[in-house]
Amino acid sequence: MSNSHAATIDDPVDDAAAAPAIELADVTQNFALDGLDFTALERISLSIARGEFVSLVGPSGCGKSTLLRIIAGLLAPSGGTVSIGGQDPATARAAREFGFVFQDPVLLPWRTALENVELPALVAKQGSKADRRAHARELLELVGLGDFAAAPPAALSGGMQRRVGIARALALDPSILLLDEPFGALDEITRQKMNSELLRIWSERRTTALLVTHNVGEAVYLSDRVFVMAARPGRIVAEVAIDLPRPRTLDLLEQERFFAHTKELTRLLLHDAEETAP
Ligand SMILES: Nc1ncnc2c1ncn2[C@@H]1O[C@H](COP(=O)(O)OP(=O)(O)OP(=O)(O)O)[C@@H](O)[C@H]1O
Repeated sequence: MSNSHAATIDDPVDDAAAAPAIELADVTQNFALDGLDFTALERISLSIARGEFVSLVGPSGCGKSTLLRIIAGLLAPSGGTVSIGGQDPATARAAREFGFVFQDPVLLPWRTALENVELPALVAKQGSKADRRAHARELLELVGLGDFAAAPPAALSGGMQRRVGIARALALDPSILLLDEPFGALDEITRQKMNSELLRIWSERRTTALLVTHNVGEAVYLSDRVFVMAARPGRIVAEVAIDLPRPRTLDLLEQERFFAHTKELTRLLLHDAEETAP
C-alpha cells in the first residue's frame, strides 16, 4: 500500500515537526566559586513533548533556574546537548520560540498595561503600530484585563501585574513558555486563581509549558509530568506522571487523587532532603 503523503524516515521537515519541544541529553553545568569548581547540574536528560505542561520541583539551589537558562539559550552548558524542536537553543531564542514569566513581572512603570504588552513586538519591530496594538489588546483580553489597557502598573494589584506579565510573554507567539516561580509572591487564593487562568491560557494557546515551582500542589494541579530534582549536585531523581483528567478545575484540589500525587511528590522531596543533608 502506498501513500504519497506519508512521511519517510529521511524527511527533514517531518523530522523537525516530530521533534520533542525540549530535549536534553546528559546536560552538565559546572560553575567556579571562590576558585573551586562545583557541579551545579549533573547529567540531566529529559524530553518534553509539544503542548505538554511539565514542572520542575526541588530544593533551593538544586539548579532549576540554571536549567531554564540553559534551555532558553541564555547559558551554554558545560556538557551535553540541548535541542529545542530540533534546533539549538540560541537559534530557537533568535526565532522567538520562548516566552518568559518570572516571579517579578518587572513592568515599565511609565507605560500603560497595553504599552507593556506591546513592548516585545515594538522592540522586535514586528508588524505595524496598529497590528501591534490590536494584538496587545487581544492578549490583555485573554488574561482578563481588557478593561485595564490604559492603567499604569502602579494601579494594578499583584495578581493583575502577573497577568500583564503573562500577556507580554505571549506577545511574540512563543511555542514554549518558561515560567520561573511566576506566582511565588502571591497570597494562596490569588495564586490558585492565577493557576486556573494559566491553565486556561495554556490550553487556548497550545504552547508547551515548563514551570519551576517550590509548590508541590501547584505542580500537581498544572502538570502532565513533574520532575523532582535533588541538590549537590543538581540532578533529576524522579519523574511523576500526573494522571488527573483535563480540563482541571479548582474542585480537583479536594480530590483523593490530587492528595495522593502531592503526598508522593512531598515524600520524594523529603526523602531526597534527608539523603543530601549535611
Ligand atoms: N553564574 C553562576 N556562577 C556561579 N554559581 C552559580 C551561577 N548561577 C547559579 N549558580 C549556583 O548554582 C546553583 C544552582 O542555582 P539555581 O539558581 O539554578 O538554583 P535553584 O534551584 O533555581 O534555586 P532557588 O530555588 O533557590 O531559586 C546554586 O548553588 C547557585 O549558587
